[in-house]
Amino acid sequence: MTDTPIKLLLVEDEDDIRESCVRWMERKGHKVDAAASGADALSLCEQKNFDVAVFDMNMPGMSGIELLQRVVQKKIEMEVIILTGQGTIEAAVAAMKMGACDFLTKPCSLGDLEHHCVLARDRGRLRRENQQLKAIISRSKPSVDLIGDSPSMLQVRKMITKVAPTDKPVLILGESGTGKEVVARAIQQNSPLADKPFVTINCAALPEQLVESELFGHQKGSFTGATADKPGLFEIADGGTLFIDELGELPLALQPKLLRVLEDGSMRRIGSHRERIVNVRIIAATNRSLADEVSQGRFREDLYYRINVLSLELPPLRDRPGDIDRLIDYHLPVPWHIDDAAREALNRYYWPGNIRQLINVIQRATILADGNDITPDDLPSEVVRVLDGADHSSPPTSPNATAPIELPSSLKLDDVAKHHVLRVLELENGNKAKTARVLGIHRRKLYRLLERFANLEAERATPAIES
Ligand SMILES: Nc1ncnc2c1ncn2[C@@H]1O[C@H](COP(=O)(O)OP(=O)(O)OP(=O)(O)O)[C@@H](O)[C@H]1O
Repeated sequence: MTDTPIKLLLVEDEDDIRESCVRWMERKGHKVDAAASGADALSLCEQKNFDVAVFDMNMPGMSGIELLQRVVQKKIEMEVIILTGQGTIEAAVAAMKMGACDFLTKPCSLGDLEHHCVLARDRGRLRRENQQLKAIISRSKPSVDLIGDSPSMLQVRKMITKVAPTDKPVLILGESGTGKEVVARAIQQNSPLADKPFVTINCAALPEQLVESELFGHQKGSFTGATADKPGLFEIADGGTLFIDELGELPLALQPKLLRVLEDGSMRRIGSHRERIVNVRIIAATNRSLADEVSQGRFREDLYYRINVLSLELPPLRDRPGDIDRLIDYHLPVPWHIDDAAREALNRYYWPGNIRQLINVIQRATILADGNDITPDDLPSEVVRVLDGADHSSPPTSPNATAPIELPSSLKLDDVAKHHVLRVLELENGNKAKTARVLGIHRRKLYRLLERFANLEAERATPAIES
């Protein structure tokens, strides 16, 4: 056998046929469970997941067709092959209309049976990959190059090449806006899972009740609003990488569930008894000190040790000499140009909000500049102040938070909101909890706003398809 073993369920009431099928398939290296009745098969399906199931059509009690009906009703995902006797072809065709993927007429050779199981497994894999790709496309952001060759970034690059090839979890630490997600993508791109799904979740951006359902999925009816079965991100990321951003915000009650997936890959959807095994590489990020969270009782110690196998700390932008110029050139859109004085101010500023703040300042300058030349007049006052000799190695002591900024009347409301939110974030040194307090909104709402602003940018950067 050249491929991964098939997780196979064989349902056949005739003992000798069933046993010889099991022996053959096991000899071929597959993982086989067998049941002599529909009822036994259903209870196995509740406990385990299978790639392929073979149902005999004629069984006493529950027939293969009835069993298929129950499997479809229960939304158990696997490929079903129906095994029929001669003269029951019409029933087999009906079974295919109900959702079976194939049928085989008895007598058939064991070699044939295996061949059909392999085809069914491959078809199921393609279907899942298709679902995963759709989910990824709908979530994907334009990819960003990892810019920066300062000594501290060279260390980060070295770590990326070391951790990428393993399948161990990675923990990325660093202040807000230092590029943790960009680094997570770089790890995935340099790993053997580069062409597999990369799925992301931001634990801080979702209401607490939704985090569990997003991560682990749910069964229809398991809570108000669960109107259909939904796979969680762990299932969508199966075979690939899951990036858990703001891990420090993961509710304490969910932490044992994450620990279990990390330990043996097992998980259950909300409201389901069925255990599923997933194979997902986890990359997590946080701007909090998880060790502090552990000592405050907000983060489980066992999970901390399990996730903190390989960790990587991103330097703040102020500690990356030379990178600011490279980042300006990378993020400044054509045809804008920046003059030397403005460049110097950007190089000397303290950047509490790191690269995200730098990008925002550049974008604001492109809106405010007369023509395509950016000068110090187009930069926020707290940035320009460094040109008057202020110390750039520490936060400004008295930022002029209330200085009014003239914004062009042509700005869209979304842009005005974005500038206000990002400005408060800058003035609060990138501290999102304080920013949310100043804005009078909940911290999760602030995360949602930041995500919306980022999506707006991405939409604007994507060329429209002309009809
Ligand atoms: N090395 C880099 N090169 C180019 N752009 C970068 C780099 N690092 C970060 N950026 C850009 O900076 C912004 C913030 O990056 P990212 O979201 O990865 O930061 P983060 O540390 O995950 O932030 P948070 O802690 O708030 O989630 C993004 O727009 C990203 O594209």
